[in-house]
Amino acid sequence: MLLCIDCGNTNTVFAIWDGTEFLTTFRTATEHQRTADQYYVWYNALMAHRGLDVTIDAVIISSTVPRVVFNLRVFADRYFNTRPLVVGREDCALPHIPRVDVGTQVGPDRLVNTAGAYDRHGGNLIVVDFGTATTFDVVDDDGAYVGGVIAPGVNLSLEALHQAAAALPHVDVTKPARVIGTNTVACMQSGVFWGYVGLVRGICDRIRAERDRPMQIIGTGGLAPLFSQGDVLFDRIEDDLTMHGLTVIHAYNRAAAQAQG
Ligand SMILES: Nc1ncnc2c1ncn2[C@@H]1O[C@H](COP(=O)(O)OP(=O)(O)O)[C@@H](O)[C@H]1O
Ligand SMILES: CC(C)(COP(=O)(O)O)[C@@H](O)C(=O)NCCC(=O)O
Ligand SMILES: [K+]
Repeated sequence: MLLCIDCGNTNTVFAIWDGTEFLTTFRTATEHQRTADQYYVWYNALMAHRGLDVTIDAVIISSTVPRVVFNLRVFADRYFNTRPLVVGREDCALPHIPRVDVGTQVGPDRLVNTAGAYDRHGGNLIVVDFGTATTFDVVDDDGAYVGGVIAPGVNLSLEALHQAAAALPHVDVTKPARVIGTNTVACMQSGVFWGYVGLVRGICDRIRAERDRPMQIIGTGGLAPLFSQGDVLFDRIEDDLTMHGLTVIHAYNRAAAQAQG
């Protein structure tokens, strides 16, 4: 079975793919100090708790945090006796080569989202991913990533307000009942929630205008459903898009290796 690992700047998600469906998903905070042995203890405990006993024979990793990759490679090697595919590295082929400025290191999460979204929906897409940063990935009609937008993440924006202003508390993002807040927390939540709805809508409208063609908008990341309560922002919301993209890239590399003999 395939172990898919998606490391974001905030959270790391493991998911086990049996070739047809994901059997289980685990989530932990991303910490570069975590060793291969620590990953294994955590992994094993959750597998036992969920009553799963599977043989992992392949691992694929996408990481927006380069420092965590070393320990994850050791983890794959030591406990599953397998050399992981790492998205963004030269030995990991992509179904479509990104068309960006020379020297640009596109975030692996964006390459993976592109591959996953194109596999499901074909081309001309905008993938909006609510992570630590909010990313907009533009997928061309042939499936290539052709650029996008990086905006500060929702929680990052709220945290920045709290850090920079002595009188502003830490608040969680939620949809406020009204735009006009009548207390500090409601004002902050309104600014971030409605500000974000406007940001997503405005950026997608401008991308569509710049491309001058119809484009489907796919939302992903834990906060996508929250923002679509404020306005119709997405044609679809797909929580498993990044994991799906990892399975697509893994299958593509396996097919390429088999073709080479
Ligand atoms: N369903 C959710 N509800 C509220 N906050 C969420 C949800 N999912 C993720 N978050 C928060 O959104 C931020 C980004 O999380 P995540 O998507 O895991 O980012 P990354 O992929 O960059 O690690 C984090 O602060 C996380 O706690
Ligand atoms: C923009 C990102 C920080 C988003 O990461 P995430 O929110 O998933 O942790 C990541 O995709 C990244 O580091 N990108 C490199 C620059 C680029 O994609 O152009
Ligand atoms: K992201």
